[in-house]
Parts: sequence; structure tokens; C-alpha cells
Amino acid sequence: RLNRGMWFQDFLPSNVCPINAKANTFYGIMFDAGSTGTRIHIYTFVQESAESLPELEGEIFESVKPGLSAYADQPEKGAETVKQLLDMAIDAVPPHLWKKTPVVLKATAGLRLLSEEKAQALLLAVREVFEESPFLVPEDSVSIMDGSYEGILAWITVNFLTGQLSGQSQDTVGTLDLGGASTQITFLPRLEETLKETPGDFLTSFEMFNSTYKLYTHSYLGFGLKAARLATLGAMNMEAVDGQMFRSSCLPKQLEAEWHFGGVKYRYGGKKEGETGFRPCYLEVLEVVKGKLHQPDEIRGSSFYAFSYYYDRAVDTNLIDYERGGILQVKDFERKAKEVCDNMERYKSASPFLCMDLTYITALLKEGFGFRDNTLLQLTKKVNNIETSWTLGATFHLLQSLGLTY
Ligand SMILES: O=c1[nH]cnc2c1ncn2[C@@H]1O[C@H](COP(=O)(O)OP(=O)(O)O)[C@@H](O)[C@H]1O
Ligand SMILES: [Ca+2]
Repeated sequence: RLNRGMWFQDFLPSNVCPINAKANTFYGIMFDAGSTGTRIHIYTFVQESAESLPELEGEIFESVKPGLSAYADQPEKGAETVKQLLDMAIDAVPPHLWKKTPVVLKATAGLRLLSEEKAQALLLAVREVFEESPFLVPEDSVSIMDGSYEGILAWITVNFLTGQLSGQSQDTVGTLDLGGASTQITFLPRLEETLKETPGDFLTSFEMFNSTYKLYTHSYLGFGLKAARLATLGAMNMEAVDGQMFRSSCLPKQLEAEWHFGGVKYRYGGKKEGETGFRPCYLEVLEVVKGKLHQPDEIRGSSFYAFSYYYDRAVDTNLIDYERGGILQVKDFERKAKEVCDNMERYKSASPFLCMDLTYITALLKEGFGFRDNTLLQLTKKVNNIETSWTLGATFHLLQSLGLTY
């Protein structure tokens, strides 16, 4: 481990060693290669002394669509999208700090679902982009992240940003992340019972800022919002079937369209004959979630932070404000799902999947995780102007491993 006081001494003579804050500024670049898009987070930190925790000063955020997995057969083209984003960091980070600024990319469920060969080709192409950049490229800088880390690091981010990880406070909040291809649930169990009743692979000890947290966390691959659409349509793992039409009672009756996900084209549509609306849709979606997820008793009454697609769909249906977010109950999603599904004509201008998405969110929360109708969900996109993403937790973890912080 490096001496934490050392990192700036290489570029400043010791007699002007900084006491002023500006000289203690450093940066970290974290890429989130998600299933639906690639995002860059450039974090600025200030560390007052070797003993204190680094303070987060700000974030620069940018994203591109589609995600890397859409370039499964063109790895170089995929890597080019990463390079475009990395060029932003060239402008954002002062040149004398480039060599000290680590750059890391972590891919999530989109790449987990690709074949090993295609995923590795994409990662290698990105690695080459990093090597050609002026930044610090740590070992293992481009990888597919383990699903349990995704939940833990998002939990670290949210609880850091809400001030729960500093001082004596132990009022941590659980987190729910709903991505395109996978979904995560993470919380700090308070009841001995929970620890006893939970399968071992749902519990992980994690060290951060000189504390150890024993967290409940799980990532469900294939249970992200877009993967759930495919599962509901019966099209999951069906890429071999050419030109087949997948139909659902969660879609407008007359609809027929095409949809690309993970580099595969699907044809889908409504059920011209037969029932459509919330009830038949809920039954279809139940098939996807019922009995597939672990239900810890402890969460039934507690409130959770929810982001990503929980947030997006709540915004789309005016349940919350895009800028401010808000607090919802589980039953608010159900009420909206009924309203949209039973009036699909009225919601024609919105996404044809709006009914299916809201119904899936309702079923996932109630029948999947076992939340109560009145469980509170705090929907947040940003806390203190910082994105609530696992990437901040990942950056702290990276700085820790490089010896730049605890
Ligand atoms: O940094 C972020 N800020 C805001 N929203 C984000 C960020 N990262 C991901 N999202 C949200 O994540 C969802 C897409 O999930 P993603 O593409 O990460 O799939 P995955 O997690 O299954 O790989 C969308 O709701 C998108 O708005
Ligand atoms: Ca994600």
C-alpha cells in the first residue's frame, strides 16, 4: 500500500507541499458499461490531510446509447463510443494530473449475457483505448463486474451521499436498482433472524472507510426491465427463431413492431383476439417473477431508495417530478399500471411497453421481493447533485485499492 501522503509529492517540490485545498485535488474516472448505454463519471475529490476522508467535490457525467453489448460483432466500433466519452476527461482533468488519474470501466448485465468470446473482444478493444490515453490504467481496469458488487457499490454510494457512512449514524437505507438486463436489492440487515434465514451467497462483508458492513445483496440476471419484456413475451433465449412474432396482452391490440436488444432483433405485438389490460397482463408477468426471488421478511416494513428504471417509469407517468424525484408507495405503481393498461388507447403516444413495464415493476416489488402495498420508495436520481449510481462506490473502492484513501 502506498503512503497516502505521497501521491502529490511527485509533481510538487516538497517545500511547497500543499496545505491549500486546490493542491489536494484529485480525480477518478469510472465508466458504467450498462446494458442500455455507456456512461462516464469524472469525480473530483479534495483531501485535506492524510488522516481525513476524501471529500467529493463534484462530478461530470455524460452518456451514450446504445450500450457496448449492441456492438457484440463490432468491438472496435463499441470501443470508439468509449473513446468519445474519454475525450471529455481530457478536457476536464488538468494535464499535470492525467498520469495520476485512474480510469476504469465496469460492465454489467449486458455483457454478462453475451458469449464469453464476444464479451472479451469488447473488453480488449476498450482496454486498448485506455492504454492509448494519458491516464493511469490500473490492473484489471476493464472488466465485467460481479453482480453482488453492483448492489453493494450502489448501496455505498447512496449511503455515502446521504451521510450515513460518516460519524455514528447507522440509519442506513436499502437500495433497489432496476437496470435493463438485471436488478439488484441491497440492505444492511438489522435482525438476527434475517442473517439466519438468508442463503449464504446473499450475504457479503464489505470494507469501506474503515468500517465493515455485512450486507444482504443479490443481483438477478435476466430480471432487468428489458429482459423482463422478453421473458413476458416468451422470447427470452430465442435468438435463433427467425421472424417469429411474440404477442402479449400487455401491449395494444393492434400493435406490430420490431425491437432491438443486445444485438438481437425481435418482432412483437398485441393480442388481436383475447383480453388485454391490467388483469391478463399481471397474470402474464407473474409467470416471470413468481417464486423466482428470495423474500427477506425484514424488508416488508422498511423503506428503500429506488433509482434507474423505477425512477424513469415514475417520471414517464407523472408519479414524480424529473428533477426532484419523490416518495411513492408500492401501490402507486399498481394504481398507475391499472390506469395505463386499462386505457392503452389513451397512452398511445407513450412507449407501447408502458403498461408492461409498470405491471412488471408492480409484480417485481410485490410478488418478487415481497414488499407491502404501503412500503415507501424514495425515488432519487441525484443526491447533492451527484448521480446515485454504483460508480461512486466503485471509485471509492478503486481509490482505496490504489492506496489513495482508506
Ligand atoms: O448514472 C446514471 N444516472 C442516471 N441513470 C442511470 C445511470 N446509470 C444508469 N442509469 C439508468 O439505468 C437504467 C438502465 O440500466 P442499465 O443500462 O445500466 O442496465 P444494466 O444495469 O442491466 O446493465 C436506466 O433507467 C438508466 O436511466
Ligand atoms: Ca445499471
